[in-house]
Formats: sequence, structure tokens, C-alpha cells
Amino acid sequence: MTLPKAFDERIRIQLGDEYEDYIKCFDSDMYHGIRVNTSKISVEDFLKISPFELEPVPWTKNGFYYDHRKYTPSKHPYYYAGLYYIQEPSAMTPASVLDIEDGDVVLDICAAPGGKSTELAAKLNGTGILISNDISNSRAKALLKNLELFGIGNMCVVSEPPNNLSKAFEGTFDKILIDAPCSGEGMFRKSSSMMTAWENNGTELFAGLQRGILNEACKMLKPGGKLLYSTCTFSPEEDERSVEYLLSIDDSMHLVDFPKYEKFDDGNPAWGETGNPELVKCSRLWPHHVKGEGHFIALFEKDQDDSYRGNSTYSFKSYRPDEDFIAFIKHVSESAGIKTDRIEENNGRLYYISEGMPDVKGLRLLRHGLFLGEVKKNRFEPSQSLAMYLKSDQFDNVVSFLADDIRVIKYLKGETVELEDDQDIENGYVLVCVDGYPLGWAKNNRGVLKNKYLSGWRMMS
Ligand SMILES: C[S@@+](CC[C@H](N)C(=O)[O-])C[C@H]1O[C@@H](n2cnc3c(N)ncnc32)[C@H](O)[C@@H]1O
Repeated sequence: MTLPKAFDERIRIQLGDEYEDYIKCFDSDMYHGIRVNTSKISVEDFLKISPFELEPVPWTKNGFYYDHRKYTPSKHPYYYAGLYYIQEPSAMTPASVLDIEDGDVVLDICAAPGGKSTELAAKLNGTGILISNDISNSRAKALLKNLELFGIGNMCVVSEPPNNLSKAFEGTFDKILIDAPCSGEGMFRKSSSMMTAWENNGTELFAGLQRGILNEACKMLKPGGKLLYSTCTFSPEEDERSVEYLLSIDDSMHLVDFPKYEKFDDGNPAWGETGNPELVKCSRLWPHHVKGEGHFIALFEKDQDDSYRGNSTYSFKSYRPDEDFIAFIKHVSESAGIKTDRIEENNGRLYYISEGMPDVKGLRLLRHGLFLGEVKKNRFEPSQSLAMYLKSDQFDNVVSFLADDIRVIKYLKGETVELEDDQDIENGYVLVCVDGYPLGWAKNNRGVLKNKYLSGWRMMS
């Protein structure tokens, strides 16, 4: 392993006596983790059914290390049931540090592919709204899939540059997360291509991008709101100095403390330009101090402002529920919280819009609200996202297979599946589950389940 020369020279000075310890990290493998989706299953219940031996990540209560030589969590049916997200352990820190309260309106500006958004959404626990944005449309598609897999309905997925967001969302958010594009020095062990990218781009390019994003983010935060800034790099220019930049452009923003795991380092005032002692409130995770690849985190709060008057909310296009949809929704329990007066129709596609959705008019949207399904000629076809959103006791026609039943894999591969004689399931739409956790839809015809699993989500091998 050869580090980029300019990086090696800088990190040698930055780390001093610790340089050799840092370099030794490259002799061992990176850490692998999963984070439990607490909006679907409690950590306690997951540990009872976990197919993997797990070791807790000490700074995140729902994060665990697994041995990647023994297990492939992305191939297990519980992955398809959205029970966990596969995430590098230090990357679990930002969303765990940002305290989310019920009813919060939250923005994740650089969200794809959704490692942090899925946790922010789980922490909202079905209340409030999450707006998840990524400037890259193709990456935003992966973000949407991950949020849907997690069963999230109170969300909107957007693909816009931050200056367009700030025109629409001035003073809108209780919480904002900026997991900024960065030079990725904490990813060197994961992939040597990150070193090549570092050599090509350096740190300045990203420092510029970060300042642009921070500038727009401040405008969108409500008075009293909190903003979390994170990178997966160690460069002072992108870490302490980006923090100093934000403090310099908006004097209503100040750094706040957050609980730190004992092996996290404090931010270093000496690595800033101003020497601001407040920078110790930030945190840097070094791979030679913690079992993770590395991250930097800063938490800000905006001062209260008595003149604040709120922002506009979503304006509905009215929809008169179609008969086929009404016939279907009768099978869904009221506890799922889908109110027919908050449904919007667009070319036959129905969306449930949660309360508190901000006005998203004019933005490039990949999804607003929960996609319920499509009204086609004389029938309603429920969506994959609705199946993932529901709990198994919220639909009145359910079949649940054990995780090791071969029919689970067949179902996930898109094949037809047969019920056993003693499985008394009504004809029509069935919510197919693994160990009681929904995977998708099928249509039962006298014991034969016609597969309705979303084709783009099928298990490949
Ligand atoms: C570090 S990654 C985000 C990872 C993500 N938060 C997660 O946990 O899965 C940074 C993301 O920022 C996006 N990005 C780059 N420039 C951006 C900009 N100006 N505004 C919004 N997103 C941007 C990139 O497309 C990339 O997906």
C-alpha cells in the first residue's frame, strides 16, 4: 500500500508520534458493520433472531460488527425485509449523534445512498418528515430504494443542488445533516481507488464544495434547530476549517457539545485558522484509536429568533378515492395510519402524504410521500413500498415463511410459490413475510402464489 505522497507528508505532521500507529492500520482489514432498523425491529428482538455473530459498536446502540469472511448480510432474507443497513461503523456516528425528536422536519442534504437517511428516518419513528436530497440523480435512485426497503413513508426524495433547496425551504428544518462530499481519507483502507481520487482532486476542491453547501444549509435551518456536519476525511481544511467557515458567515450558529465515546478525539483548534477553542466540541474518529475507518463530526445550533413565523406547507391536489383502491385499502388496518384525505393522485399513481410535508413545488422529486400503488383498468396494484411500509399485522391476508424455507429465496427470485395444504390464505393479494417481516406482495389463487415482488429488487444469485 502506497499512500499519496502529499497526503503522507501532511498526515505525518498532523499525527506526529501517532503516525506509525496510523500506518499500522493498513496491515489489517477494514471493519464491517450492520445497523438495525429500529423502525421495524427492536435491537433486543433482532439479537434473538440474528443469523450472524455480532459484536456491539460501542458508540451506536443499534450498530454491530460482523465478520465479513464468515457472513454476507446482503444475501440474507432479513436484508430484503429491511431489518438492517450494511454500514461501516464510524459512518454510523453522525445520525446517532443528531438527536431527532418526534415530529421533527429533517433534511439530509447529501444523502445518497442513504446510510444516514435510513437511520434519521428510523429515529423519526413514523412522525415528522424527512427530506432526503442528493445532487446526483442516479445516486438519489439508490437512496430512494434504501428508504423504501426500510419501510419509510414520511419522506420525500429530491435531487437538487443546495441553492435550489434553500430557495424552497428557507427556515424550514428542525434538524439538518450534511454528510459532505469530501476527499475520503477515511476510505483509503476500503478502496485504493480513493487514493487515486485523492491524488487527482486533493482536498481544496471539496473544501470549496463544502462551504457552498454549508452556506445554503444555514438558511434552511429553523431558529433553535440543529445542524450536523460530517466528513469521512481527516484533512483540517475540510474539517476544522469548514466549521470555522460556517461560524464566520452566520453569527446565529454556534457549536454544541454531544456525547462522545471515550476513544473519539476532540476537534483540534490548532488545525483551524482562528485557533477558536470551541473547535474541541467537534470529534474526529481515527482508525488507530477506534474500530472504524474514520470520520469527523461537528454539531451546531442556531439561536432562537422571536420574529420567526414558520414556512408554507404542502398544498394538495384533491383526489376522490377510486373504487378499486377503496376495496383494497379495506384490507389495511387503520393502525397503518393511511388517511384517505391525504392521498394524491398522479397519472393513476397514488401517494400518501404525511402531515407536516413542506411545500416541495418546483423541485426535482424522485418521490414525495409513500407510493401506495397504481390504479389500472378495473384494479388497484399495491406497490413494493407499501408492502415494506406495513407491519405484518396491518394487512388481513398474510403468509409468513421461516427464513430457512426455500420458498423465501424462490419468492425473492421472482418465482411462483406454492402454499401447503394447511395454510389457509384468502385468494387475492397476500403480504408475503419472512419470520413475520414483510418482503412484498403475491396474488394467491387456490394455494398458488403468483409472484408480485418488484422485478428490479429481485435476488440475483
Ligand atoms: C459522503 S457521500 C454521502 C453518503 C450518505 N450520506 C450515506 O450515508 O450514505 C456525499 C454525497 O454528496 C453528494 N453531493 C456532492 N456534491 C453535492 C452537492 N453540492 N449537494 C448535494 N449533494 C452533493 C454526492 O453525490 C454524494 O452522494
